[in-house]
Amino acid sequence: MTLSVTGLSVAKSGTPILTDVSFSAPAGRITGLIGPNGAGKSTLLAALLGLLQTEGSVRFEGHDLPNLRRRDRAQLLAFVEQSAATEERLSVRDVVALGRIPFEAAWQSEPSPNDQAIIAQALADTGTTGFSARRFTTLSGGEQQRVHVARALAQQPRLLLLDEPTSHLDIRSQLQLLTLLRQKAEAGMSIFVALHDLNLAARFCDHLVVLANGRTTAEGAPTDVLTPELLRTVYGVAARLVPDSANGHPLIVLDEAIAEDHWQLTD
Ligand SMILES: Nc1ncnc2c1ncn2[C@@H]1O[C@H](COP(=O)(O)OP(=O)(O)OP(=O)(O)O)[C@@H](O)[C@H]1O
Repeated sequence: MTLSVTGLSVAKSGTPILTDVSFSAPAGRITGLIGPNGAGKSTLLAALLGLLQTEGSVRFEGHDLPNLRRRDRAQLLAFVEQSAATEERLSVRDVVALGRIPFEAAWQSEPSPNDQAIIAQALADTGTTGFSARRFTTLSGGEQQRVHVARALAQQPRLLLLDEPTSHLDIRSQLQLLTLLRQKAEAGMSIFVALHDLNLAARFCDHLVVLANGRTTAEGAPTDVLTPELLRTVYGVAARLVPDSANGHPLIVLDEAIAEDHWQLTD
């Protein structure tokens, strides 16, 4: 197991957000983080990045992740945020080049030829080469999301964390992104991705971690984790799981929302 989280707890403004979260994400695989709105998925990703005060342990390939120096952590892992503000004047290529900063020498002002090749590959992988000279801020939401993935890939991370990377993508781009992530996993990258689309999670993830109310409630292969019982208790829906005749992956057919208080926020 490559990413190992044990007894992770986080509080914000005195309110517990994550409580005793424990799971393992296998090396060179895609692990999906699923759970309803407010379950704590983004908080968990921030905790893995060392951005929050935490209790518990987060280990990746023998490293104590939250306590690594920033530059060492950036050489090991990359993060694709749901949406990230970027400096107004930067071109798409400049944004992707940011992924090489953790590897640059202090005196380096331009990306090296090797860095240039890595940046070009990241642009090509994400289908963003065609607008690499454009200002980043002129791109559509889906285009910007692909560029953020390119920037993270340019970091050549051992561990790639993504928070809802398909939220702005059309269905073709969703398939292309998850296919790209599969290729990266097969090449040895460990991928931990928060997803809302459970059918995409069932099809592309090797392993799922389910968060509900800040706690891990299930973990395992998609076929074992995604059950009508889990969808009822965690998401408050009546649903059926139908095997996809093409590949056997479970497909979720939603019948109805059964938890009437689902939209009521609690204090
Ligand atoms: N400063 C804070 N004080 C109290 N509660 C907070 C604070 N910040 C976040 N929360 C709560 O923490 C919970 C977890 O938030 P988080 O953004 O991690 O959830 P999520 O699973 O990523 O949700 P979504 O699927 O909607 O993006 C939410 O209920 C949120 O309202």
